[in-house]
Amino acid sequence: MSDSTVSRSESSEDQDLPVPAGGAGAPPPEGGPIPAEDAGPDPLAPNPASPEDAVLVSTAPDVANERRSGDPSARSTSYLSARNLRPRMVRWRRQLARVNAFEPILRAESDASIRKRSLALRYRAMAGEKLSTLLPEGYALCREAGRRALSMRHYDVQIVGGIGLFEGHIAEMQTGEGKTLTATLPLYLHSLLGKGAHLATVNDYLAKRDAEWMMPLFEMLGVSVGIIQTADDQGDRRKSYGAAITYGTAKEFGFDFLRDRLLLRAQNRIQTEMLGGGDGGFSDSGDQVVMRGMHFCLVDEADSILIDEARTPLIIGSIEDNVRDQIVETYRWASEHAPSFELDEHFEIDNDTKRYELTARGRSRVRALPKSDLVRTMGLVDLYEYIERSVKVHREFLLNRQYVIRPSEKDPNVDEIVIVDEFTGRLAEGRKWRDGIHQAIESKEGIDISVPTGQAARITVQDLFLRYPHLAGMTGTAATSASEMRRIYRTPVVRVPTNRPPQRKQLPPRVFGTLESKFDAIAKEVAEVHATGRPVLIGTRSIDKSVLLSNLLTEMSIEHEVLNANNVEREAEIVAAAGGIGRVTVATNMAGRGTDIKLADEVERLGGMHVICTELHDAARIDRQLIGRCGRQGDRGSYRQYLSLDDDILKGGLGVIKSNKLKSRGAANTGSADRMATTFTRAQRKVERQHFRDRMVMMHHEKERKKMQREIGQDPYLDTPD
Ligand SMILES: Nc1ncnc2c1ncn2[C@@H]1O[C@H](COP(=O)(O)OP(=O)(O)OP(=O)(O)O)[C@@H](O)[C@H]1O
Repeated sequence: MSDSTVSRSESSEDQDLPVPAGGAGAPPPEGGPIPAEDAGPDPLAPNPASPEDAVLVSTAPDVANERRSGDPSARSTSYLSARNLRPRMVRWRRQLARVNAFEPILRAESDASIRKRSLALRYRAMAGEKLSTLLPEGYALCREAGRRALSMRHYDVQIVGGIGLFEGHIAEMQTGEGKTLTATLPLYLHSLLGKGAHLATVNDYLAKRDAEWMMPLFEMLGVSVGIIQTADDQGDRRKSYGAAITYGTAKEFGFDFLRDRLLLRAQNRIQTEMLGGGDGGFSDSGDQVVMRGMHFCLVDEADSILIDEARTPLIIGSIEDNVRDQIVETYRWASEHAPSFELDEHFEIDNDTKRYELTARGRSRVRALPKSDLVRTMGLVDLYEYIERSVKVHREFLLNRQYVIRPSEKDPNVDEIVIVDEFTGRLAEGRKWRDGIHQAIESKEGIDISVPTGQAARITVQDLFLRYPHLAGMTGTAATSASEMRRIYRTPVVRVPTNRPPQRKQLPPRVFGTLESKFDAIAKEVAEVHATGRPVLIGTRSIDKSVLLSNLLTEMSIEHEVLNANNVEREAEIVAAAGGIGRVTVATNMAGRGTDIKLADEVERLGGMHVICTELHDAARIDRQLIGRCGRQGDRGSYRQYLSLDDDILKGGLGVIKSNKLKSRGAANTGSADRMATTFTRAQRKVERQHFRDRMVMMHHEKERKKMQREIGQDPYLDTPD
């Protein structure tokens, strides 16, 4: 931004609203410098910044390691290089000084005047003034509104992070550093244009929580906020999209885009049929599009949404009644017979691709099985597939691990399968497994089979977000996905240092031969820490393991709470209490992103909260999120990782054979714990690489599919002919 743009703002219509005398480069009035060092004892903390580059740092040692380990996602430079970062930092520092210069002026003004300024900014934005010119005053207003309405004044590092977001970066901010508040800055600034600003997060709960939490700030600035929830009808959605700022999940934004697209095509058809007459035949009763374009999207937990969720496209189905009965009956037939198929004799599992394949004996067994007329009319190759899928589901998909059964929200007399999201530990409302897996599970559990339908419209997460002309993201942990995000979304990743030096301590990992011995040791550690009065949070990978640990603690008479997808109703209450003296909380990944555990005053003196990770997840990021529940905002805290040779990550990363070999050697003993822990980390990296490959394959297929659709003159997002 040039100095001339500042003087233009001084002479604009809002002359009654004072602006800082110094203009560009005015020194910060108060608040002191941005911390020069962000190094701490926590290995998860960002690498130390050199004093001259105090605001943001570029490359990180862990990225270098990933590159050495051959991680494809880390092949190119992941973070901005120092050469590219420096000019930005100069610019951002200058902007920060301008924001700071507004502060004493705004502090002296009334609430009404703050609102008036906000309105004036909106007029200027609508009149064509560049948002970058309005940024200093806009961010200063946001900061002042945060201070007054939420008692939270954006820290300097948050302002700088917000500037990076406005300029289309992914800001990597440590857990607990206040991404929710930082998001208000670019959302507010973009909202001034009146084209909508979206915040995409991972689940309904976070969308609602963050929107409601930040609402008083936006209200003070006269900015409306809408929230999209899965259960909302079209009318509600249209209203929420009509607000200046809309919070919702990436999935709902995607489905709304697709539904609108289908509707627009129908509208076009009607118009064509009416030979251009009328308004297209649309009534006010809900058959209008709900979105009003895509202008700016800020993606919260960017690596989860832009990377993990990008593995499966969003699909809207259409009904094909004629084959329904046949399909349902074949699912039932397959799940009735699947348990009688033996590994190696009837089927084999490819350890790399996780594919189940029938052997020659398995296929002849399928041919010999009794079949009803409807099943018999199904092609033989299809029948092989039905059995393979059903066998896989019987072996790998377990109740209370990957899914739960509960009464359907639409009809409480009917049960339904609800996926437990592996990454968030929450119920993934409305999501289904693809390729018939969901139906095979329904069939296994003997509940109504929701027949898969033909596809009507689809979009990949990548395509969805690339449609926004302005895209930015926030994440706690981009180290492993920075290069992928840059390559696919053209969004460079920058690190934002912590406001206060982190004090979280890592205790040496412990490795055990069996699951039982590991859980016994965990229970012992819980008892020891509990005796000191420090709160303990124990993270498990699945609901059944949280129950197992809970039983152990009950046997030891340790009072505790369990937080998993089965007791979401009490979530707020459990989280509110989890930081109290002597509290013990067992939680699935639900106690991950978005769980802000407030510590009781005395806890800090005792050493803060202790977190126990009972198992590695498929993505290291999820482990870091759990660890990030302690040591927030510079608080004290500690964590330890527990591992066992029974852990799923070994089977997933090393393959069943290798992991069994390791187990039979009984290599685990405390003396070699560090070395063993490295084996686990390596297995985790391998699983992450497999997921990376899956995403690349899917993206390639989608690209080809879209190309073909375009070649034959069809909408690439709609599957049925135009
Ligand atoms: N500028 C600020 N002033 C005072 N408190 C703040 C400020 N910024 C953040 N906080 C506090 O820090 C805590 C963490 O904020 P928030 O939940 O947004 O963090 P986060 O980065 O999203 O963490 P996570 O990734 O773990 O969910 C909250 O209790 C919030 O009130």
